Amino acid sequence: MKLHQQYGHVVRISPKKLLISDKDMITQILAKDDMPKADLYLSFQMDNNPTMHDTIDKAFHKTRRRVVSPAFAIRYLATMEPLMHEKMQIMVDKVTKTIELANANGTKYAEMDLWKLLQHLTLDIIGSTAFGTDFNMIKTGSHPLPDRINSRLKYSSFLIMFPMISRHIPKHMDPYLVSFMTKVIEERITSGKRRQDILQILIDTQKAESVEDRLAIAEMINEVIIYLVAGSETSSNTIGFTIVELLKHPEAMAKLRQEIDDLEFEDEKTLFQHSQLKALPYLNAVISETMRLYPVATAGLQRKTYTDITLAGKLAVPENTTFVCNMFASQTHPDYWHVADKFLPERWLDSAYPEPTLDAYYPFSAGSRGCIGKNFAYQEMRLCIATIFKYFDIKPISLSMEKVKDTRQYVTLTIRGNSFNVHISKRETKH
Ligand code: HEM
Repeated sequence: MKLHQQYGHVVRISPKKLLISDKDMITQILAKDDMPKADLYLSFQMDNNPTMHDTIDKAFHKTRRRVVSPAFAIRYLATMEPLMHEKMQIMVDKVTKTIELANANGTKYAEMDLWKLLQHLTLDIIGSTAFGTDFNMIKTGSHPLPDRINSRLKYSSFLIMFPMISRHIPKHMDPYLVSFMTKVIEERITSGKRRQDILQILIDTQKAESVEDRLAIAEMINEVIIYLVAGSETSSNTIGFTIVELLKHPEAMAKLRQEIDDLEFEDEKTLFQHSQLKALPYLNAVISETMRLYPVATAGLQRKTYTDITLAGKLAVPENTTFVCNMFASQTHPDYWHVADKFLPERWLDSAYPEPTLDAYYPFSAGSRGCIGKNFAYQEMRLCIATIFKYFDIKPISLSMEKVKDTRQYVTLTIRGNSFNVHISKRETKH
């Protein structure tokens, strides 16, 4: 942001690289021209096997995305809701027990690391919904598979920081991940048992008419690992930052709580159905505003032009230029946002004036490379936030609120130290 304040919306950060916060240019790069991803993404490829996320080949991407997209269709996601519910209930039970223990010791509030809890919840959800594996993170706090993937994530953030070096480092798939996932997939295929999850859609591609649509086991492994990486911390950190902002803004928290308290659980259920939550204006506004201030890809979205082009009718750019779309800068730029750095969920309500500048806002990116897990993430975030505020009362701890000011970008945006302690107690909940 400092560079943009000093030099404007376009900053030349190296001879062939532009950092951009201009909304029209970003919209052209990501959506209108739908430019290919930049070479940086090759650094993520293991054993030179591309996945949907790291390929820079548009034709390969188109086929892969078409083949896997049924797994992310809204109707299919709805059938995965019971799997999400199961993990949410485990989370509620675990937090309740911790609070009861504190109560037995004479304190109303328990102290909990909310950041870790949310990370464990989203890992348990993605393990179950992506390929039917129970990581049991909420109950046990650890499982070798996410632990190994976490090490790979740290390695990836190193690769992003040093692209020149990373190009020359051979990148191999972790043998533990390969053997674990091969076992899961082979067991599913040989047992013939079907399960309503993402892996099932990938396995079903083997029956596709066209040979290019059939995924080999190695390709399925690479894809599901990407979901695990792309689909856990992104959601958990966004939920975490939502709660941080609500703690900083008690008036917004009260409005959200009112909206949620106005809902009753259906029948004998103890959790909300997503159909009850998806159109709640304030819940959606709170999530949108959090993603505006804390976009997961704060390091920017990189695209490349292979031809000479003109950006937004005003900037001539030569071929082979890389663009870093600085979403954090465009989503918080005073040129595009009224009281730009203020957390103001009201700006997303229908009645808002001025209306939000949607072409400066791409928390899920846009175009053919936009997030395929967007609907999954919304379903998960709405269910989780509504569950937490229905069941629990959360109070800030001053030291944690200080710590939270120090955010870091590893692969996604997070809090330094990946931990955020809060005081938490149980509310009286009518079922
Ligand atoms: C709040 C939650 C999430 C946010 C803000 C988010 C954001 C993004 C962004 C910005 C991109 C573009 C990345 C780039 O260009 O390098 C992306 C891509 C992607 N996301 Fe998400 N994501 C979220 C959750 C998820 C979930 C839950 C899944 C899977 C279950 C997922 C799977 C993917 C995949 C596979 C891609 C690559 C798509 C492609 O290149 O075709 N994401 N996401």
